[in-house]
Amino acid sequence: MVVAPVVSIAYHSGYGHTAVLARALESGAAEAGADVCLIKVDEITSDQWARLDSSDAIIFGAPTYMGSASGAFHAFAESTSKRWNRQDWKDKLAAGFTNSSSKAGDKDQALRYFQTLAFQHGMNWVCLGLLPGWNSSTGSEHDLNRLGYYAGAGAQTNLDEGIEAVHPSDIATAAHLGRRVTKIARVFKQGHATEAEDVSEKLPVSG
Ligand SMILES: Cc1cc2nc3c(=O)[nH]c(=O)nc-3n(C[C@H](O)[C@H](O)[C@H](O)COP(=O)(O)O)c2cc1C
Repeated sequence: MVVAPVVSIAYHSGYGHTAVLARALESGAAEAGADVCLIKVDEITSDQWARLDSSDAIIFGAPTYMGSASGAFHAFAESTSKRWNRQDWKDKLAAGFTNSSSKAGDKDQALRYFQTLAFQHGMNWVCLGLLPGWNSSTGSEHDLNRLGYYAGAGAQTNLDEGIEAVHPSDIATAAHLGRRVTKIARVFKQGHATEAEDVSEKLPVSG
């Protein structure tokens, strides 16, 4: 029997908007059967570092600030360098999400940054897996993936509004990504377990 995939959401949110999306990802992952937890990267504890090290999947999230992931997220990314050196996170799954005030706002740069971080760690990137919404005469802003991202979940919240204004479509899109990462993590975990069983069956019996 394969136990629940361990999914961690490592995120920063300066003013709470991105945190709403992080919680949506958490709900989606829990719904799909993950052992999931949220980790604020600017307050990360040693237990939470250990949790990241034992995760099957890490989902990176931050607001887009000045055309990239926020500085607090960059500081976290830099503090993973010893893990990078040892390739501790190699072959884990990774995914990403971001939020900004402009409809575009260079969010793609933040998502690409998460991807680069994941690739440097030898992780396997899980894309959003949704076609773009809101791109036809019959589409609406309430479509999933209303802003049309492929690499991850991209959300938009007006700069003069609070966390209650985070768009329902963006929340649903984030929940979708949480479910998707969990489902793929389960397949990976099952595969690793089967591989381990195969190897142990082939080992010569000693004595
Ligand atoms: C320092 C700073 C830089 C920002 N840079 C961008 C940007 O490059 N593009 C954009 O669309 N919005 C930008 N914004 C707006 C934020 O992305 C937006 O307000 C977002 O909802 C904040 O998320 P948070 O509440 O999780 O911090 C910036 C905001 C701040 C404070």
